[in-house]
Amino acid sequence: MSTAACARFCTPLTSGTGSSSKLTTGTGSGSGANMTSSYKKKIPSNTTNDSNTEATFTFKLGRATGPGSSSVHGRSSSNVASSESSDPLESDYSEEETEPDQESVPVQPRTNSRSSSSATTTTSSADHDNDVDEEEEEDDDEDEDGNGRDADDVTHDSSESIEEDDGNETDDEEDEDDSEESSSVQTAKGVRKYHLDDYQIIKTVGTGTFGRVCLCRDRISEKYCAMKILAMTEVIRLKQIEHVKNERNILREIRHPFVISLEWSTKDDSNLYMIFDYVCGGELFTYLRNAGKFTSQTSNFYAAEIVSALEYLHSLQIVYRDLKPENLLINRDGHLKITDFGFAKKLRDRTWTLCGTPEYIAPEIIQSKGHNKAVDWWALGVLIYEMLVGYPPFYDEQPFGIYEKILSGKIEWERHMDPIAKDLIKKLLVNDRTKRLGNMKNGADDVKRHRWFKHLNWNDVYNKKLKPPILPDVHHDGDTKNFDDYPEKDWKPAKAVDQRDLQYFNDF
Ligand SMILES: Nc1ncnc2c1ncn2[C@@H]1O[C@H](COP(=O)(O)OP(=O)(O)OP(=O)(O)O)[C@@H](O)[C@H]1O
Repeated sequence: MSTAACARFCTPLTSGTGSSSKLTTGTGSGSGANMTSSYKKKIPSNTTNDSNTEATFTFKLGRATGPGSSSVHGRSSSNVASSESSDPLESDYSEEETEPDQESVPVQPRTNSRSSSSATTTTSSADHDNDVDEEEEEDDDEDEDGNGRDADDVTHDSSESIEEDDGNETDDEEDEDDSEESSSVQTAKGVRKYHLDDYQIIKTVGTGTFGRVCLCRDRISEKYCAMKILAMTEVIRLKQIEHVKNERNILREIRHPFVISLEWSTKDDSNLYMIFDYVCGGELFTYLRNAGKFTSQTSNFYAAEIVSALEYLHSLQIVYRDLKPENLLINRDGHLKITDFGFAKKLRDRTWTLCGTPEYIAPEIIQSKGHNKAVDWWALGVLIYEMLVGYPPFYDEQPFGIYEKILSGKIEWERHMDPIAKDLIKKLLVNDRTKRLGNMKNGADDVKRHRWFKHLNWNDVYNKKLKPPILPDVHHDGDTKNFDDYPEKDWKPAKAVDQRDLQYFNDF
C-alpha cells in the first residue's frame, strides 16, 4: 500500500495523506463502492527520475494506470473485500460453502493512488500497438515451454487446496502472552521480552485503510523496523477482524527470502501492532512508474522471485490474493519482499471472499465461483504484463469496466512485446482456472519450466544469487528517501475500544 493505499487501514486523519477517504460499503460485484478522497503524493526523488513531482489523486475503485490515461502514473486502485454479516467477526465467510451468488459484498475500497515523475512515467501510446488478441493466436497451441511441455498439455487438475476450518484457531495457546503490550519471544539469541516501548517511532512511511506503517528503531538491537499500526475501531468498523488476524497468523507461520518477516506483534486498548523488517528501497510500483515500463530481463527477475514466493506460500496452502506492484518492496540488496498479507488466507477448499484490487482480480472472483491459489497465478500474469507494458492488461476508469474486460478475455498486446513473455502471460491469464498455468497437476513447476524462465536455476533464485536489475539509492538501513513524506501531525491517537470489542482480538 502506499499513500493512497488507504484502503483497508484508514486511520482517521485530519487531512492530507489519503486516509480520509469516505468509504461506503455496497453490495454486488464490488463495483459499488463510493469512495472519494484525494491527496497529494510525492514520489521519492532517488528513483529513476530525480524530480519530486507531485500529483493529485482521486480515490476510486480502479486505478488511473490505463493506456492513454491522463494520470497514467497515478493509481487509485482499491482493495476490495467482501463481507456481509453485521457481525464484525464475519468478514470472511469462506469457510462456509455459501452459495456464492447469495453473497452481498460490501466493498473495502483500496486507494493505492500513486504518483511518479511525469518526466519518466508517461506510457507512450505510440508503442502501444493495439493488436487485439481474441484469446488465442495461431501459434499458441504450438508453444511449448523449455521442457517441451505445453501448458495446455499438462494434466488438468484444478487441485483445490485445503482450507482450514478456522485460520485463527491454532494460536490460542501461544497467544496467552501476546494479549498484553509485552511478550516473551524465543529468538535466535534466547528468550526476549518484547515491549512496545522498545521501539522508537521515527517516521511514517506508508498508510493504509486502518492505520499506518512507521519506520522505527528497536532500542535493544538498534535495528530499524517497520511498525504497522492498525486502529481496532477501524478494523471492527470495516469488518476486517478476520483478515487482520489471518494476516498476523499467516505471517507468523512463514519465512521466505522474498516475503516480509514479522518479528513481533502485540496490541493495546486502541491499536494492533505488527513489527516487520524495514525494507528501505520502497515499492516496486514507484520504480515501475518512473521507468514507464521494464525490460523483459528486469521483469523476468522480479517475476522469478515472485514465483519462488508463491510456490512456497501455496505449498503451505496459503493463497496471497493481493499481488501487485504496490505490495512488492525492494530491499537494500535489490531483492523483493512481498508485503501486506491482509488478504492472505489459509485454504482448505475454495474461498468466496471478494477481495483484491480490481485490475488484478481473477475472473472466478468476479463470477463468485469460489477461488483458490489460481488467483495468484492470474495476478502474476497481470503483473508481468504491467511490468512489460507499463499498465495493466485490463483497464477502465470504473471497476465494472475492468471486470467486463477481465471476463471478455481480450488482451491488447504491444507489437514488440517479448513473444516468450507474451506466451507465459497468455497461459496465466486463462479464464478457465483449471487450464491456468500454475494451477494444474504440476503446480508451480509448470510456471518455472516455461521458456521465459528457462535460463534460470531456481535454487539460485531462492538463494538470491541473481543480480538485481535495480539497486535502490539508500544511504543507510533507516533511510526513508524511497517513501513518501506524511505529515505526522495529522495522526490522531486511535480511540480505545471497549472490553467487549477488545475480545475480538483476544488471539492477536
Ligand atoms: N516492512 C516494511 N518496510 C518498509 N515499508 C513498508 C513495510 N511494510 C509496509 N511498508 C509500507 O507501508 C505501506 C503500507 O503497508 P501495507 O500494505 O502492509 O499496509 P495496509 O494497511 O495493509 O495497506 P492496504 O490498506 O493498502 O491494504 C506499504 O505499501 C509500504 O509502502
